[in-house]
Amino acid sequence: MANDTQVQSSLQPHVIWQDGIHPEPCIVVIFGATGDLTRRKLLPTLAHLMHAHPQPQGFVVVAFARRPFTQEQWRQLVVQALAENSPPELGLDEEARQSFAQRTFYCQANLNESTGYQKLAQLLEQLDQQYQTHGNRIFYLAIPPDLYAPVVHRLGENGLVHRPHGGHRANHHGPWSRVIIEKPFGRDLPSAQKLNREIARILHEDQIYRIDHYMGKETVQNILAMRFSNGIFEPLWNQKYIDHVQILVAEDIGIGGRAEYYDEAGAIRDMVQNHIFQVLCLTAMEPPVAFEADAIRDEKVKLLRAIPPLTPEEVAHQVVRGQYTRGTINGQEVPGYREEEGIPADSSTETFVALKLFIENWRWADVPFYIRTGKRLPKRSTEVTIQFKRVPHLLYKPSEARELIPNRLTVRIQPEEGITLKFGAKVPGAAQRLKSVDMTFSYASAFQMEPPDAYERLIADCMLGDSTLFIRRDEIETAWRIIDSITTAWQQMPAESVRPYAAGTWGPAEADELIQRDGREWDTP
Ligand SMILES: NC(=O)C1=CN([C@@H]2O[C@H](COP(=O)(O)OP(=O)(O)OC[C@H]3O[C@@H](n4cnc5c(N)ncnc54)[C@H](OP(=O)(O)O)[C@@H]3O)[C@@H](O)[C@H]2O)C=CC1
Ligand SMILES: O=C1O[C@H](COP(=O)(O)O)[C@@H](O)[C@H](O)[C@H]1O
Repeated sequence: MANDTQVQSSLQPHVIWQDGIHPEPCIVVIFGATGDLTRRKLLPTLAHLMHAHPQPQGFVVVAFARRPFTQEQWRQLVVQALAENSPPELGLDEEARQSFAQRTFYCQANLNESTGYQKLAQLLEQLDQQYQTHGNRIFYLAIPPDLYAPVVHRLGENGLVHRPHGGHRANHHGPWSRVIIEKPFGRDLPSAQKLNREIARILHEDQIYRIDHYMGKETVQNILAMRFSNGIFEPLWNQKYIDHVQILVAEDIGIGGRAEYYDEAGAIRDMVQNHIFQVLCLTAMEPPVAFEADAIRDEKVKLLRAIPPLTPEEVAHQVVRGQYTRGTINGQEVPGYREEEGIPADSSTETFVALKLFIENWRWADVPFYIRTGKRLPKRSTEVTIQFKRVPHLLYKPSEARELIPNRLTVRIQPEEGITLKFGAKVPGAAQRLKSVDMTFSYASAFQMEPPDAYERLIADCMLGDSTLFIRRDEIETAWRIIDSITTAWQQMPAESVRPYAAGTWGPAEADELIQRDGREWDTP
């Protein structure tokens, strides 16, 4: 497809497809094509991937859902979804939107009925002929989670997924089939194990792409680049020099229209089990032997295994739960969680969690990792703070070093993506006065390039058969084992242990006490 549109941003477009890399043609089947995720994220991402694709016959999209749309109505919806949700910097003008829409095909059927899969199989065969997609398939499960296993089962039953030859390596010979599975992947260890077992009856692990969009964020991937491409950080990256680590994922938004899902999940399942643990893994894991899917994922699993499940006493002392009440954010009054549409008036679901955990290995012995996440906090900010220890002996008098804090490296994942190192400097003048100052790297000014959307990177990787940034079976199960130790302890605790906090504040006072008890402070942006 000709790249004939204007980029409407002062920043350069990023490179989506590396020179010389040619993804094999394929059909992307979206189950749940009329849903929120597809409209807001998947269609703009796929349209952009197609617009920039190195081959004119790159891929086609099949949209599967129950609603009785005609092909024409569906295509109009695609164009509308792109107009509403495609960021201007992607440069998708009306012509590009229309052109993408023409390569999408609507398949109306019910995922619970076999006839739907037969209808789909026929359509896929016909499109294979028409677009030379050679039987290659990506099935994207953007559907309610209770349908993940039944849909995979039906795909197998109806011969819609090819098992790779020789039992492994999904992309070695012949046509390939890959399945992208959205979150939530289970709600605890037993349900995640069951889901893994069920899908493993049909799919080899190499065909399963469990998505966590945080892994698609440039700034999250840059944690590895920063650690393992710079000689200066790694020697300091351990308990000898690091006092503690903080991970903050703050959101000013509430729960949007997802009351039913969120009230079941709460902040710990919605954010900690997946996104925050991924950030934690990249921050703390050992160097992998190669930049390869299994080498990286092996290290992530090893790291998670080194986090012991918390005892009920530890949960009582080291984990704070909060729920927002009515408050003000950016000058606007917002309702409390229990006043949100669809949330029971007596809900005790947490919208905030602060916790302390330890990684019991050689590198991190006795270094606390403090995690904090919540909805309706004062601002949106995701950061990792590496707090270094004090120098062993300070030459300066306390009065001279009043404005000095120990070195601190802050990795800003979003927004204002960048890295800041705080270090001590002498204030100019005759007096010996020290002050902490910032050395800052900003993505926007260093690269002057639009970062790719997380979904774009992940779907492109799936097309290329690269599962490095996707979550492996043992990784997800190990993460649930830690979370289960917390949620199980919560079941024995009174509802009042979920502490209220006013929307627009940084969570309940107990969260401050959690870190202050250790003589430390939150690094609040
Ligand atoms: N929305 C988001 O921001 C995010 C969503 N996710 C996950 O993505 C998945 C989808 O979420 P979301 O888009 O919000 O959900 P929606 O409820 O908006 O959409 C669900 C989709 O599934 C389809 N569907 C449901 N049942 C059937 C069926 N029996 N046969 C055929 N199609 C069916 C619906 O089609 P129709 O009703 O038209 O028949 C609809 O297209 C969920 O697992 C969610 O957890 C993950 C991260 C973020
Ligand atoms: O998966 C989810 O992530 C979003 C936050 O994503 P971000 O990229 O904006 O940081 C969160 O709002 C949502 O509750 C959760 O399900």
